[in-house]
Amino acid sequence: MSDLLGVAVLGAGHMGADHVRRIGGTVGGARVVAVADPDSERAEAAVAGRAGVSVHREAQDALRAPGVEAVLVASPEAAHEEALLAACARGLPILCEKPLTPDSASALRVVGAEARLGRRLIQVGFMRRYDAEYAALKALLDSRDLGRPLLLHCRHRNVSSPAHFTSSMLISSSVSHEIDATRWLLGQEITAVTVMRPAPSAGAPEGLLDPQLVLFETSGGAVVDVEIFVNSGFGYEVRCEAVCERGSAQIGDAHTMVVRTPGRAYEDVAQDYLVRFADAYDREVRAWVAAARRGRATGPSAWDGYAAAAVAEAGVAALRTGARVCVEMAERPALYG
Ligand SMILES: NC(=O)c1ccc[n+]([C@@H]2O[C@H](COP(=O)([O-])OP(=O)(O)OC[C@H]3O[C@@H](n4cnc5c(N)ncnc54)[C@H](O)[C@@H]3O)[C@@H](O)[C@H]2O)c1
Ligand SMILES: O[C@H]1[C@H](O)[C@@H](O)[C@H](O)[C@@H](O)[C@H]1O
Repeated sequence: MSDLLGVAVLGAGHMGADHVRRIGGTVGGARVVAVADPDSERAEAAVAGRAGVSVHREAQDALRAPGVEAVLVASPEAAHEEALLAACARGLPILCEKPLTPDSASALRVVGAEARLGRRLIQVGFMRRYDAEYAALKALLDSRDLGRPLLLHCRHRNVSSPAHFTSSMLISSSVSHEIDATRWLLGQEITAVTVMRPAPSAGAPEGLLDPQLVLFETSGGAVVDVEIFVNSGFGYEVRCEAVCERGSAQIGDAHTMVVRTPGRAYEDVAQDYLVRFADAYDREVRAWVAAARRGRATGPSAWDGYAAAAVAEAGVAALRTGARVCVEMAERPALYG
């Protein structure tokens, strides 16, 4: 390997372009050597001013480009499986934006491909695990200083949703973060999902069931409620309160400066994830680069990506039927402990 890990970035949209800026900027030890996007103007714009980066329309061409030693997948989720299987076949370490794939069957195919290799190559982009506040909450819950966690109250609000967003994607794309955070924070599996559908906001596109209230039951008997509201119109807000036997802990409020003026106090509200989770993305990509340079993968695994897809599928069924839906999971391959 050269001094700097050679990275191919697939997809040069919001996340892909942000990761391109990050690699070689706030994250050292790597450089972008290839970018693929069918929209070549986007790809060219993402790498403007950088020397030695090849630009491709096809992801497969970027994977074969000279100097590629690792892959960052930031294309739309429907394109993830093909990219993941191709990168696995080449033995390349991968950071794949969430969700791993759009459904549990395709996620399981990816898990199967990695398990057959017998070593982890894939890290899934559940960046909240790298957020300082989430990490502090995880450490507190693990310490059991407050006793056993009983409830998590989660709030997840976006200013607006992308045009292609469907009612199911509120769960499979947005709530996938809370699914992963719940499994990670509590160290428990989610066993059943129920979804309440309030009357949609007038601010949501016609036909979109927004907001939703998603309830998880877990293997350890905890209950988790998630408000997901992707057209709140006012801010990007992610909060989590853990209620335990001897106390509670809340994260997500301390992200901004509070200004006091005569008779009035106010604070800025982040408008998107790129601002709210900037540090988390930096730490996530740093951890990925460090592991990839050793030919390894750490952090959220393909199995975690599969588990999130299986829970999301139960959630989407619960959304459609109004029923409480149990989560069905395949057997976990030995590779994932
Ligand atoms: N971790 C987070 O907080 C976070 C935030 C936003 C998006 N995401 C995830 O990142 C991924 C990308 O989302 P986005 O918001 O950047 O989308 P986007 O629409 O802004 O960008 C996607 C880009 O991929 C390109 N593309 C389409 N098909 C492709 C293919 N086969 N190969 C390569 N590129 C292809 C598109 O032309 C587009 O430029 C999704 O999986 C999404 O869920 C994660
Ligand atoms: O793809 C995005 C991303 O995952 C954000 O972190 C989340 O807040 C949005 O709801 C989702 O659409």
